[in-house]
Amino acid sequence: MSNAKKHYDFIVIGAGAAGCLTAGRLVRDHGARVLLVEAGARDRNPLIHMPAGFVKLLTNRDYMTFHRSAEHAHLNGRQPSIPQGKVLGGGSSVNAMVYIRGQARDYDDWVSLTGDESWRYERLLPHFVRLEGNTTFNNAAHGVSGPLKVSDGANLSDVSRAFVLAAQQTGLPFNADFNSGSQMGTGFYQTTTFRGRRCSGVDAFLAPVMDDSRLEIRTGTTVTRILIEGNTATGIEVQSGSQREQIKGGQVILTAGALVTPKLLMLSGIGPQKELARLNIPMKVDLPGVGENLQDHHEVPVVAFCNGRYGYFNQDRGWNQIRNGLQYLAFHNGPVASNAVEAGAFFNPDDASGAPSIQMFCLPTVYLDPDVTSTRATYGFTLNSCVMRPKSRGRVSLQTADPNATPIVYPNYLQHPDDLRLSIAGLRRAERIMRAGPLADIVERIVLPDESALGAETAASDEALAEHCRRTVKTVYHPAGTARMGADHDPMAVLHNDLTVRGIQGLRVFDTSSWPTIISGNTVATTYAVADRGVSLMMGETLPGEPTQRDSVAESPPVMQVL
Ligand SMILES: Cc1cc2nc3c(=O)[nH]c(=O)nc-3n(C[C@H](O)[C@H](O)[C@H](O)COP(=O)(O)OP(=O)(O)OC[C@H]3O[C@@H](n4cnc5c(N)ncnc54)[C@H](O)[C@@H]3O)c2cc1C
Repeated sequence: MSNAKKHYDFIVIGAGAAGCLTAGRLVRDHGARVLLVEAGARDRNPLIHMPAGFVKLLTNRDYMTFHRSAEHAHLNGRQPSIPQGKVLGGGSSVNAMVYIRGQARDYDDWVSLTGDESWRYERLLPHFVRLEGNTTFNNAAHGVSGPLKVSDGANLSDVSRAFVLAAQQTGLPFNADFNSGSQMGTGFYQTTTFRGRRCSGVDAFLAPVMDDSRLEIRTGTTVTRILIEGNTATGIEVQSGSQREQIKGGQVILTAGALVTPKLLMLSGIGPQKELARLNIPMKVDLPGVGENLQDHHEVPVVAFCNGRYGYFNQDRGWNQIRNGLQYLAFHNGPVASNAVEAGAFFNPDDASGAPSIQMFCLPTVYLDPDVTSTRATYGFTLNSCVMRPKSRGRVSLQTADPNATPIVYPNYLQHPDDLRLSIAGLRRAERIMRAGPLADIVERIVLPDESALGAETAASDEALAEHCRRTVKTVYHPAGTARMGADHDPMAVLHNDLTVRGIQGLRVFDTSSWPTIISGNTVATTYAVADRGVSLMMGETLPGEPTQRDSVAESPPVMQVL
């Protein structure tokens, strides 16, 4: 049937984390007719579903878009790349599955920036809880019956265990649950997995409605712009191969991720007037904030070689590969069930009892950006320190008006002196952990950065570590903030606080672009919570945690008693 004859209530652009939740909820809870358009392919590759498999996909152009950034003069001309998922499920199909919700103060910042109390953590908590199917924790902070499965790591390597023990020796308390309200300490990450398999946005939110005739999913189809008549979004233009086509629909929801959503807004005439004029794109609304405010978590590594066969080096080769593969097929555990980022820590180098400002990831392998080639492949591990609330701000702009061109991405890592200072503090903490038992027992030597710079606390060693940061800083794959919501008087706000686009009817943004600031920790849990709230607001649902009309009637005392 031709699409010209079909009617969709909603068109969702991009089947990533936010897109899957949005489309799934609209069909399941509202019986809506939804078209979900995804540039990437179906998620049929088995590597997507076995947790360790994503490591193999990170360099695969069939499943990832590599957003190579512009040259950064302050990073010695480096052009850090930000790879993003390009497949059904988007980031949720290729990510490391670490489940973290951030800190309550992150959302307090959102309230300050938007002037809207409903973005406070307490008000988002019911969304996190109702989406979650935790297999370990069952309390006020966690849900157990939601579709997004969250489990303890199915395999913990010797390196991860030694890391958590060593981190405690440096004074960090063991934290059994980083999402209970306090992140401080060290422990093992919970993951969006179930019985040794990834639980992506597709598994959690699309699978239950996959056979519903009201849902149409078009993969391998790239949205080139949003159609706007007057000041109303009326549909989209798409491209499959060399074919372009226009599709009309009731309302349009943008969930193409923080690097593409601003690009599509600009290609549709929504963005900074000067930028649109430069590319001869007819302007619909002048919104100077589109593409600005890019925030991304970044990390810097300390790498150690091991004095024995520790960690996951070589586990994907030869006999190891056969044994691990068979173990996984038979029992859904072993190294293939590992998400590769099993353990970590949260701490504040400026104030030991203050809110954590750094998240550390322990990787039981040597893992660096492709342009950092100063180590060889061997048994070893990497401690990455990530600044959780970076102060640097970057931007996304258009190279050309050609929708097939990737946007110019400028993450601007380490531009703010505080981000560099905290990154250096993270390196020093990583070294202390590597020198503490029992991790110290398996370290042959620290190979990156220079050991002497790590040990000394002098201006010269600070500069040596700063240089290491500039040379190795890499993305944690969490871009956000490029079409942010904000208060009415805020000229840089792109969205109203209900996630509708300013000046255009029938157009919303539910992905990480909408966040005013990035949250403290991995981003997918919050992506789902925000999109869930977006659907609730759009559909006029009673928001979870708030009284329904029926509840308030039931709660009022019976009339007879009052009389
Ligand atoms: C390698 C990697 C590791 C990560 N690890 C973790 C982790 O361990 N824990 C965690 O919490 N978070 C992690 N993240 C981040 C998390 O996955 C993202 O924050 C989340 O997926 C963002 O969701 P989104 O809906 O905003 O965008 P995405 O999930 O990126 O979805 C955007 C979708 O839109 C599609 N699209 C883009 N342009 C178009 C177009 N023009 N037309 C049609 N479709 C289009 C894309 O192909 C993609 O499928 C990781 C991300 C990556 C890439």
